[in-house]
Amino acid sequence: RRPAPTPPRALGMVSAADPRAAAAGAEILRKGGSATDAAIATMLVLNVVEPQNSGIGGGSFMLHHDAATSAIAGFDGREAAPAAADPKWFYGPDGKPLPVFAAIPGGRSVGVPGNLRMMALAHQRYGKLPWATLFGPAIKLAQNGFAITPRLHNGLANFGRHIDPWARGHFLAADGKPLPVGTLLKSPEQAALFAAIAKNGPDYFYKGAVAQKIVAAVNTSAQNPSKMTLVDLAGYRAKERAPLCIMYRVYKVCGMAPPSSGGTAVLMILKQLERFDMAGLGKDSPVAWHLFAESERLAYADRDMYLGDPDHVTVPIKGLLDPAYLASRSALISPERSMTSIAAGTPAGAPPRTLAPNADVPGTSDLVAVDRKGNVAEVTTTIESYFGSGLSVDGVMLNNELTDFDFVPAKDGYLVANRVEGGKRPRSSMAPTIVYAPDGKVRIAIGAAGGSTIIAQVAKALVGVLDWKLSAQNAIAMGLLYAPKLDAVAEKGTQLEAMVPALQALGEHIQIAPLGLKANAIERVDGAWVGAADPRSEGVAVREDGQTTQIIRAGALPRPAE
Ligand SMILES: N[C@@H](CCC(=O)N[C@@H](CS)C(=O)NCC(=O)O)C(=O)O
Repeated sequence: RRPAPTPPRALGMVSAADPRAAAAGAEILRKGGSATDAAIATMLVLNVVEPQNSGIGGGSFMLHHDAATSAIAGFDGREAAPAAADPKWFYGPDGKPLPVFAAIPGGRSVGVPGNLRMMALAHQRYGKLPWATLFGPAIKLAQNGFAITPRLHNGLANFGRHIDPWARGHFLAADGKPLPVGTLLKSPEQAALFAAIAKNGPDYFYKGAVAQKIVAAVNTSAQNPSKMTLVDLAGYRAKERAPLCIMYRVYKVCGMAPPSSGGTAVLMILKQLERFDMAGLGKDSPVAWHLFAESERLAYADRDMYLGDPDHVTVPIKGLLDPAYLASRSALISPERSMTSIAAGTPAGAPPRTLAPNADVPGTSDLVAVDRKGNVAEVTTTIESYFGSGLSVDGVMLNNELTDFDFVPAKDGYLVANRVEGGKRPRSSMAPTIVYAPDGKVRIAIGAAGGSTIIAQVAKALVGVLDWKLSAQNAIAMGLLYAPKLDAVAEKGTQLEAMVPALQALGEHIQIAPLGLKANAIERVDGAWVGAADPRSEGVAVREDGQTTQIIRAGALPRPAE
């Protein structure tokens, strides 16, 4: 007798920012792959079809829930600064820090890529299928071609001016304009590189001819040449880092540890809100959104002060997540009136502030995969800006992650935690997050792209799901009030616009503007996995049997059928 077929509700699923990437993950699940296998295959396809946002020339963070043991693990594949980097890495010949836009193009911004080493480490721990199998869908798409989406096309038009000659020849038409939407683009160089890494493992990329090409590309770039060495590349290691978890009401919320600030800041925002009746206030309450904004401000202030690479600076994580400390921070929030100044607090274990030697003036993608066993892999991956540094090697864009460092090593006379140092990993906002229900099972896995808005996007969606009982889909779709500083941004075209006068009456300083948001999630509802993807994006969720979650697109510009 044949075994009974797996009921659809127990099938695995992948949510990603591109339908072809999610479908590739689903294909790997159908072949018997684990959530980790599916996540890796999805990342590789994103490198092909969404080359502007992520790839093996960049880095990532991954959280993994092991269904058999309930253990949660975190993997750090963040890029690292070359050993030669120093605190004045991003200073110009005039002795002043470069403006960020001037620091992005060329070699200096390129960190030693971390993605392949992260994938290999995660695969070694939680992979089931052979490494080479995971490259199949990406190689096929790169070889046979894939249709250029509006997002890739617009990305080239709006943020692609710095791409190198190879990338120009590849992505632009003879007239120098981006190839039209729908063009079938083939990437034979990338297909060949992926095939070689599939066969030989990550060393093919980190050692030998490819490593030499990377070093040459970044060190001889006309703009901002770097000082990366073969030793920097060969010595790169992905790291396992214990995730950070707190209780938010009845839920256990787990996030990525430093060098990402994403987990810490999301957890702080939630915990500082816990004493307020967010559920009772509801999503249409201006007071609820004001409280959310205040909690954001406090968390962003602390992360700016304390978060950095824990292997280089002391990060007082225990102190920052201590419930008593967070209660003292929460006490600064008033439901009646917006705060008029924000300052970082002093958590236990905060390093003594170090007097600086001299006083100076001063493309991301998220995906989630779950498999039939209930394992969950939640990854955020990036090359930082659109098309990263603009430099490429063998058809792969190289990141500009090092511009995530603070350029000026001292502030108010003291050393800054996120200053540039040799071998250090720049602080990130990426926030892959897994939340557990009281029954100990995964309730939702979520993450987002969009630089420092990532923290606010994830916290907002979690308040939506956990307090306001929204579906993950509706919680992601809901407009965001983004408040990293005193000034807040209410997302244009959303429910928040109508709330602005009421928020102003609470003392909030608000601008209405579009925000480039892009979240993905999978949640568990009545024992079944339900996918969610950002209506602002091209993302979808695809179940193992091919069933695709229909996403109603916001502000829908006409797009091709997905
Ligand atoms: N490097 C940042 C993330 C960078 C990021 O999210 N970049 C934005 C663009 S500036 C992005 O790629 N968004 C994806 C999209 O718009 O599709 C971090 O580690 O926190």
